[in-house]
Amino acid sequence: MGSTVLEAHGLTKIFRHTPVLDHVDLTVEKGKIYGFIGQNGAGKTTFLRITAGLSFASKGTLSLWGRQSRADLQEQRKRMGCMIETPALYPNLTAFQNMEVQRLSRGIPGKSIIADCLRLVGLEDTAKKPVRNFSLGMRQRLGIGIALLNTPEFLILDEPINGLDPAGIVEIRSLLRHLNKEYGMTILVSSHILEELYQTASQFILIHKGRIIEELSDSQLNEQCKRHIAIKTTNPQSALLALEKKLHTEQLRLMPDGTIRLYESLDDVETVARLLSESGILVTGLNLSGDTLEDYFLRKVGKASHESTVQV
Ligand SMILES: Nc1ncnc2c1ncn2[C@@H]1O[C@H](COP(=O)(O)OP(=O)(O)OP(=O)(O)O)[C@@H](O)[C@H]1O
Repeated sequence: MGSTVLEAHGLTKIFRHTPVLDHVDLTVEKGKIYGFIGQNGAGKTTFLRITAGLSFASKGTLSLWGRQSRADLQEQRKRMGCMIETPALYPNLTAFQNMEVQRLSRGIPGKSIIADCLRLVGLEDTAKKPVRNFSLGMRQRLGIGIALLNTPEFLILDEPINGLDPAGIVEIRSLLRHLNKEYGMTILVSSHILEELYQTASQFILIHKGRIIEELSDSQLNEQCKRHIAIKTTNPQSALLALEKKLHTEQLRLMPDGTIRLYESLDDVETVARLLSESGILVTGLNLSGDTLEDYFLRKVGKASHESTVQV
């Protein structure tokens, strides 16, 4: 329990008789970076707004650090930093002044925190420029800097990478990794592109039409997307031994459904088929598999759409 930051059970939000969050069950553990991935309109912002106390659920429960009454949640939210949708900035004020306005309005003591936050997000040299001259990436970083003003333990960011150029994407990714590694900050960050958070998040939550369709770790995602030859035989154990011996490889895995995955010899499928046949093994299926990250996501989303259509 001590390591759980957020827990949602059956969280549902209904707008005009339509559920935009549909019985969401979700757990966020301390010290991890969660990528919250879903297409436009999937319900990401709605979930983050409820977490931040900017909106309320129609049904279900939310707890933060094990507390769930409305008053307790408000108290616990002081331990959170949030950037939801585009950060509200005053264009004619400098970065420093924008942060000062936010610091005062949130009653955060100590002006020195501003310089610390500007340094963290790499804006210390531009703190005196009016924000109207800032690039989108600089605005996003300033928004994150504002979210960091209360030195949060848990940071939630809604699409901080959206619309950034590749250099801007790299900056935000490395900032998130830094905050997580150096300060042990738990981060929940949304995106509509799985690839954007790859190598940044350690956990991925896929949401589609208000429902969580999958949760998986980075290594599970890698495993799913790694290119391999998928081999189906009537005798997987013998096939495994034969391949190991003849190909002199350990890059093999027997999956729970009995399929063998071979991560080598990808451009030589015919040789693999021949070796198995020479060993007297009956091959019932053999093909190259493995998705790109986006293919994987779209396949999951497509499957979820199909399943919800079938259920109706
Ligand atoms: N205040 C509201 N009134 C009615 N419908 C709303 C409201 N806010 C959100 N919605 C609807 O809820 C659904 C989920 O929206 P949400 O903004 O949470 O999705 P999202 O995953 O964050 O997508 P995006 O990246 O487009 O913001 C959408 O269909 C949206 O139109």
